[in-house]
Amino acid sequence: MRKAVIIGAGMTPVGEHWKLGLRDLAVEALLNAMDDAGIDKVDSLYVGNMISGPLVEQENLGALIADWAGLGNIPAVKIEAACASGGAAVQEGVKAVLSGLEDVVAVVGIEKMTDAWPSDTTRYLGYAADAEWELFHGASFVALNALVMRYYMKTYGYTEEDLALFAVNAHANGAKNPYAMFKRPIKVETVLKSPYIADPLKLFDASPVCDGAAAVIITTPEKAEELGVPKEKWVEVAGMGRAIDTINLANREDLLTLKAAKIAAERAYKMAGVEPKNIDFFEVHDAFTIMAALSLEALGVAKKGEGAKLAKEGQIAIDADYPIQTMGGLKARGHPVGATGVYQTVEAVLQLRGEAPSQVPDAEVGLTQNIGGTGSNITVSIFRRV
Ligand SMILES: CC(=O)SCCNC(=O)CCNC(=O)[C@H](O)C(C)(C)COP(=O)(O)OP(=O)(O)OC[C@H]1O[C@@H](n2cnc3c(N)ncnc32)[C@H](O)[C@@H]1OP(=O)(O)O
Repeated sequence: MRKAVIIGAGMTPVGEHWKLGLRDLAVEALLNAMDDAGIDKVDSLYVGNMISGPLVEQENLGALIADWAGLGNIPAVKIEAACASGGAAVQEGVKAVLSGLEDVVAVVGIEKMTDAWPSDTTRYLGYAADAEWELFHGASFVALNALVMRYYMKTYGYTEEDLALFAVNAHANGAKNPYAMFKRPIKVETVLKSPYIADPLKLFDASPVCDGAAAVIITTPEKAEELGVPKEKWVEVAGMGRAIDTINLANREDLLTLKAAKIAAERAYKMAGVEPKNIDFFEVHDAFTIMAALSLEALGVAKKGEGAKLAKEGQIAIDADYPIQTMGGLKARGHPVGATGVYQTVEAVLQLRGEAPSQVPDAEVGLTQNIGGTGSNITVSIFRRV
């Protein structure tokens, strides 16, 4: 089988962009990534996006972005997998390269969330849950995650304070990231004193609504060589996996296991030939603090019920055994939903090149995990320094 390497990465700052529309953000990130790779054309474009239709009344993003970036008559499509759209788009781009059908592929993740009324945004995000069983009954994503958080705390005896540690860690790393939405460290008290959105989930347990775009360029080592991209820029896509679970929480086998993440991770570990102990950093999908705890368990980093214990023991910081959310995570960097998986990939590239603002010393292997829905559609990818 061919190998895939990422040779370029780019992004925009995450935040509320008053002056830049969806196309501006996407094109900026894409051209940054192409510039980073030193190329001016690609064979195809994959766009990770979740809800541009309802949020900004724009679909057909493949054509829109390829056209505005001046890429000519290339094939270009949007990939949608709820909040895992970015991770799925990266994996589709990698598959195109591995298949031999395309040699140089661009992937951009984009979401422009702040142009809609906040109540509408909450409703549109809920499209990724089960519309008839959950959304129509008023269950937003915050509410669904609050249910899981309550059950986790009750089952394993954790407190709100314990889960707050994930937000504190994310903000500590986000404070160093010039592209993060929230660049300030916080304390456990900040989380505990923040208002309840859906008890026991508080404002600081949640990722924010925001805008942003990120992009990567994928090719083969042979083509990278031919294009003259310096080897220091290459990052190998070592493994990937993807799986789904029941769309609604009521039908889950076990509310406290992210089964799709477990299956996706097993596939990715097998393909890369690594185990959790070989991974130097983890970009997990902390859309809510509870998801960080469950993700660490599903990825095999912590035993079942011990994800939050890892945070309590101080093992998730940059200089600890299992650094997570090195770029601030979804909590502090921000979660422009369809772009998040690509932002995670960009962070993996920066870490493995040794260029990250919160650098894990001598990082050689990194993992990204991107969750769609309440765990119904999950991607896991593993990247390795060349
Ligand atoms: C699989 C998945 O990924 S599902 C996840 C999909 N994403 C979501 O569900 C988004 C979840 N988050 C939200 O819905 C919203 O951010 C909420 C409900 C938590 C807060 O929204 P609002 O109450 O409208 O906040 P609003 O935008 O008015 O901001 C109020 C203040 O809080 C701050 N703020 C907003 N969100 C956050 C946050 N998550 N963390 C910290 N501060 C925040 C704002 O900066 C603002 O601060 P300021 O007054 O100093 O300027």
